[in-house]
This record gives sequence, C-alpha cells and structure tokens, in this order.
Amino acid sequence: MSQASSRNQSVAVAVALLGGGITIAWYSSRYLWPTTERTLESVSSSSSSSSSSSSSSSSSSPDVPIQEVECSQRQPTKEESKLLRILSPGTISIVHASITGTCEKLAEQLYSELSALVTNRVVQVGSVQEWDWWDELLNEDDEGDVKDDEGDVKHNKVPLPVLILLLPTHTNGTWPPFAADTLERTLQDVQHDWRVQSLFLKNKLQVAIFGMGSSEYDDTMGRPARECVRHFQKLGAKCLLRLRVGDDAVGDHAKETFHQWNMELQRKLKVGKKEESDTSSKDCACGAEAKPNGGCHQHAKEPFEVEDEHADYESDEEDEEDAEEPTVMDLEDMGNAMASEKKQEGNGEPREMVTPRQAEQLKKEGYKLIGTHSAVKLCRWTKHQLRGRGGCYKHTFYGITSYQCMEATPSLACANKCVFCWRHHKNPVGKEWRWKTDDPQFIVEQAVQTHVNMIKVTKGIPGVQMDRWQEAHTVRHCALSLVGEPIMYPRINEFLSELHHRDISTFLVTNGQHPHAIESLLPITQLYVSVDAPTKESLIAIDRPLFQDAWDRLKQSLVSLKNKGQRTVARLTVVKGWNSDEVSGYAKLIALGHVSLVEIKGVTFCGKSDASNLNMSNSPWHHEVVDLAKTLRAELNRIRETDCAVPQYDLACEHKHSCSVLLARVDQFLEISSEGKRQWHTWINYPKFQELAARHEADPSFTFHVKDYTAPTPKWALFGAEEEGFDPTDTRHRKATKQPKYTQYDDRGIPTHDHTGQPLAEEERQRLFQLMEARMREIGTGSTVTELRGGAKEIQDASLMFRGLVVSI
Ligand SMILES: Cc1cc2nc3c(=O)[nH]c(=O)nc-3n(C[C@H](O)[C@H](O)[C@H](O)COP(=O)(O)O)c2cc1C
Ligand code: SF4
Repeated sequence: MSQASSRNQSVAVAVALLGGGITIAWYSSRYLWPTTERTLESVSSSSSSSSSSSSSSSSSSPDVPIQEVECSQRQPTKEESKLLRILSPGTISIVHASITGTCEKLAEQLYSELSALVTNRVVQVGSVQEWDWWDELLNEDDEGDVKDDEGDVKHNKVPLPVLILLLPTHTNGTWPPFAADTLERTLQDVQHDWRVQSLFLKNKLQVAIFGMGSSEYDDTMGRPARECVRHFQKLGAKCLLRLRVGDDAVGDHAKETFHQWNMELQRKLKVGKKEESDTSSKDCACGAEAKPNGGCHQHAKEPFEVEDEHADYESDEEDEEDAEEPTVMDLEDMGNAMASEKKQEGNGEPREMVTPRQAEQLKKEGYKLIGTHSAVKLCRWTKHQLRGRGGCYKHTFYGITSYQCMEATPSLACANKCVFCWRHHKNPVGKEWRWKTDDPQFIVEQAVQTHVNMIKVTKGIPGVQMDRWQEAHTVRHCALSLVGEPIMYPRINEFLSELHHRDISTFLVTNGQHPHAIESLLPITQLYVSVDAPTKESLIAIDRPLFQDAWDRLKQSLVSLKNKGQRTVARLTVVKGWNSDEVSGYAKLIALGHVSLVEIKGVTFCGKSDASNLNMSNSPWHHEVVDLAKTLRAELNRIRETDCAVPQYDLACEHKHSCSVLLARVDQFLEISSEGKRQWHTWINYPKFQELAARHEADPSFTFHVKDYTAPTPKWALFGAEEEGFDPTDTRHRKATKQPKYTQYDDRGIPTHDHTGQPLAEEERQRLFQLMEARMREIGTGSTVTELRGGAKEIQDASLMFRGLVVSI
C-alpha cells in the first residue's frame, strides 16, 4: 500500500441520507467533526447577507435538498490534520510543486483563505511529493460515495473533490524534478496504460491550475501548468476555471494574476467576497433579474453546483487528439504581463530592479543593498586575513590584500540560474537592462562607505590584528563577482572609472552572455569570463540560461577577450559529476580567447537549496582539481600541435585551502633567466596599473598590455610549494581531524585506501561501512546545514564522515 493510502487508512468519510438530505460527517483517527445540521444554503447565507435559504427550494435539484453536518467551527490546522485522499468527496486539496517558495506561499495563502471561507469541506494543503499520485488517482476509496437504490454511485450530489495545483516552470520549461518524478509521470503513464479506463476521472475530480514562470525565459513560461491541464482533460477531470500563469519577471504580475484567478476560483467554489457580489447582483448572466442565489427564474443555480466546468476548455470528448496548447490563455497572460509592465513604467520611469520581497530575501542572506540594483557583502576571506589566518586565492595568485578587498556588484540581476549559485536564486533575472539606473558615483560611494562600516564592526572579532584593521578602512580592490552580472549595468564603464579614481583595482567576472558589453569595456585590472561547462548541453544543464543562444554567446565572449590587451581569465568552477569531464571541450573554449590565465576552482557547497540538486559530494577535492588542471594543460598542448597561435600554458600557482589552481600563459607570465631559472610573474603591480589606466583615460589612444603591470609571484604561492598557497606571514589554523586520513573513497564515501595509498582490508572497509550506516541512521542520508553566527554554515553529511565529520564553509 502506498504511503498516502496507508496514511489515510484511518480517515473515513461517512455520508448518509437523512430526511431526504445528505449528511456528511468526517472522521479521522484523531478528529471527529460532527455537530449541527444545516443546509448548504445556510452556509452560503452565512457568508452572504443577501442570500436566502428559501432559494434552496428553487434549486435545480428540488428533490434532494442538500444538507450537511457542519464539520466544525474550524478547519484542522495543518499540523493536526492527516492528508486526505485527493479523490475523497468534498475535499479541496491545494497542492504545490514549489522550487524556490513562490508557489508554496501562494498555496499557503489560498489554504488560509479557503479554510476561513469554506465551512462545509475539508481544505488541505501540501507539496506534490506528499501524495502517491498513481495510488491517489486510480485507487479510489468508495466510503464517501452516495449510492442510489441500485447501488450506483450518485457522484453529483456530494461536492466533487477539487484539486488545486500551483505549478512553477523549471529549467527549459520542464516540471520541477520532484513533480516530474511523481505527478507528471503518473499523468503520462495512466494515459498509456491499457488497464485504465479512458476518461476515468470524469465525474470524479475537478481541477484548478495556476502556473508560475518567468517571461525572461523564451517561450517556456507556464509550460508544465499547460501540460498538466491537458493531461487532466485527457483523463476526463473537470476544469473548474481557466489556467492562469503568473510572471515572476514582471513586477506584481504574479500577485495580480493570482489574485484574479483566486477570486474566480472562489466564485466557482461559491465562497468568498465574489460570491457576495454575485448573489447580490441584480442580473443573471442572461440579463434577466436575478433571484437571490444569482440565477434568474430560468437559470436558477444549485448551490455548489459547478457552473459549466468546461466552459473555458475545449471538450476532450470532442477533440481528444487536439494537443494544441491553449494559446488564447497564453496571449492573454502575456498581454497582462505587458499591461502590468506598462503600468509600472506608466509614469515614464522604469521600475526598480529588486522587488521588496527579493530585497528582504537578499538582506536575510547578508547582502547590503545599495540604491536599487547594487549590493556589497563582507567576504569571509576579508575577516580571515584580518585575523591573520590567510587570504583568499586571489591573494595567492595575484597579490591582492584580502582585508582591503570589497566584494560588490552594480547589478543584482543576471541572465542565468546556475546550479552552483550560492545566492540560491534570490536575485532577479533578466536578459537585458530594463530597470531604473542608479548613478555610478553614488553606488561606489555608498558601497565603499557600507563596506567600511562592516569593517568597523569586525573590531570585536577575536584575533583581529589592529594594524590590518586600520588599513582595511581603505579599500584597495574591488571584486565584481558577488552576485548578478556586473557587465549588464549600462553605466559600467563610469562605475569602473570611479573605482580607478579611488585607487581601487577592478576584477570583474562576467558569465559570458553579453559579448558586446565585453568589447566596449574599458581596460580593467583583470577581466574574467566564467566557463561553466565544456559543451552546449552541459552549459544549459548547469547555467540554466535565459538566452536560447547561450552557448554561442559564451563562445563569442571568449573571442572578445582575445582583443582586450589587459589580463583576461577563463574561470572554471568544477562541479563534480556535472562539468568535471570532457576536458577537451574546455580546452577548445579557452583556445578561442587566448586568455592570459585559467583559474580552476572546486565549487563551494553553500548549503542545500531547493533550486539546486548539489550537495557536498559535488565539491571536488584539491587533488582532483589539480588532476583536471593537468589534463587541461595537456589538451591545450594538443590543440597547439595543429594551431600554433594558441598560447602555451603551465601550472603557476595553487591555493589548497580553496581548491584552486592557476594555469598561466608562459609567454606573458614566465621569465626564464639565462641560467634557466624560472620566475613566474602572476602578481600584479597595482600602482602601475592605476597609472596606466589613468593615462588611457586621459588619452584613449594610449594602450597598455598584460606585461606592463605584472609583478613576481612569491615562492610560497607557486604550484607545488610546500605552503600549498598559504602566505607564511599568516598563521594556519587547521581543524584537528578525528578520523585517520584516507586517500581514496568509493562512491558512498567509504574509504578504500589508507593514508599511504595502500588498499584497506575487506574487513576494515566493512567496519567503516557499518560505522557510516550507524551515522546515517542517526543524522539521515542528506546534508544538514546549520547557519552559524557570522554567516558561516556548518554541514553535517554522513557520507563525509571519513573525510572530516563537520565541514565549515
Ligand atoms: C532553476 C530555475 C529554472 C527556471 N527555469 C524557468 C524556465 O525555463 N521557464 C520559465 O518560464 N521560468 C523558469 N523559472 C522561473 C520560475 O518558474 C519562477 O521563478 C517561479 O516563480 C518559481 O516558482 P517557485 O518559487 O514556486 O519555485 C526558473 C526558476 C528556477 C529557480
Ligand atoms: S577577491 Fe573575492 S574572495 Fe578574495 S577577498 Fe575579495 S571578495 Fe573575498
């Protein structure tokens, strides 16, 4: 028996004919809601001042006046209630498939509204995963059915169950993965199962579907919701009202569309305010004077009868083969979206990028918002180096001072939803700038001020070195890689100049979706393009881009780097199991841009997110990143054999603490003395850069190049140095590992080789396996993330227990 049915085994719905009426009482193992009898009209009159119980007699079903036993004065709270079956008569099940919380919130809102308004049915809410859909749709309980004298079911006398679905659109217009595995699969399977009667949901279920999506994604908005409508139609379910799709990308569109849909839903369910206005309306739909229940003498309506449920849908019986999407609805929704957008821009001012809800979420994640589209955040390495515990990998590779580095962005929006994005998709998305634009001087000034204020409060952190703390009040570097796509900001060049004027170096990371913006970018200290995947398919899977031609855009961006003149970087973020293979694909991309440097960095796991399937096992180990860097070097050499214009690269630096390795162009960064001594120059002469940038600003015909502002790389930062990229002027704090070190593990995380690389005996592996099993029983199979004070996160994951019991990030 399925989970759902076993869970609901204890729930029974009793229906009896009493005095010519139908009495409904609900029982559950924990609840019994019996009480007073009253007619449904009286229920409706309680919410409608103008309705009258006398209208019942004029209903279209005069022979069986419907009565009920009122469930209780209140609906059970969610915690109290056990979920009833979807097909239980009289139920209203609100089911969402939320990825990032929007649909869940709408579902909760609907639940509280309907719970308050509906007194004669059970309203329940849950995620799509909470039901076994095959079992729910096919294995019907018949306790709730009303039978006639022949024992045939008289379905239409008891309110049909209503299924309200709130479905978001996931990557490339797909269903959210957990909804695809459950509801979508069932809906597809039942249609092709010969054992299942056609239209088997006819007279058994009514559905109301609301979709969510974003018009920023080409053509996919609301696709799962539309598919869902078609599936249910094909199965014979009645659609209570038209599908509506909310647009996440357009201001209040989702809110407004949902509100309209909700009002319509309540009208169809005959609850809520709309009903009041309906019943008090003077006119019937036919134009004649209305009776109190809303119909005229010819069109009297039976309370709770669903009005022409198929009115807004084509009949499946008539046109079962028609798989065309309901384009009328799409057009209308798009029209609404545009109208809504227009409304916002009606006063001639473009709207602000960040909605109050997004601002609230970003603030919760520790971002300090500046103006309407920018943000700063204090980087953990800034604090780290303030305490003398080592800088970030940019300190090792390029000599930045981490405690004088400001992490910022002038655009919180970007055109991707990367699986490894540590901002968990709380920021807006967009293909191009369509928002209010803040002044660049204002942003820089506010950003520096806010950063310095954050520095001030670090004074109290134990171990902060006061000389560094003083220096940290002067920002020297700006990492434009915090969140969003900085290059989208239309006044990015003015913004960068403003930073240069303040002697602040500029490291800008773009995701390679705006090649033209790269071309027009002024010379900056170091320009990055993120290369997140080696093939078109994996790029789409990993970056989940808004642009259909994302792959071409990435390639064009890399080509654009070729002519920049200053330092350019291809940044690879390695997500084990996602983009760590097909290294030759990376080599081909890098060869397009002749980039100065290739940064290869293991992904940092930043806590579980519903919008991403990543977990700790996707974070590679340092030695794995090193292996990938070596393979990449070999692949680049292979390309050079046929294309000698492709530069030669070699392993220059590493920073083990953050699983990062640097490949650098030999012609730009390696000097070999006449005695054959090799000296890397990956560090940056920052004052020199500022001088050159100022000259270029004064005279744009003046150009400068990578070699004009390099500086020697210290020994400790070089690849293979025993310091492993850790600056020896700082003090290393290592966590004591409670477990012996192992060097290799199997897929489950069970060690297979000891610290010397020798294979472990079978008994030992078995023992370790049992230990892990015990741990899993204790803490579960997933990862538990605990937010610590100060923004750090602590992750517990049994599969990591032999690699370190707790990983702090
Ligand atoms: C990972 C991810 C991928 C998305 N892909 C699409 C898409 O392909 N098409 C679309 O119209 N909307 C897409 N969206 C937008 C969501 O459908 C929209 O933000 C919706 O409000 C999310 O609802 P939820 O918060 O309930 O999950 C995507 C959102 C996320 C987080
Ligand atoms: S470069 Fe990045 S990681 Fe390093 S200190 Fe600056 S913001 Fe932090």
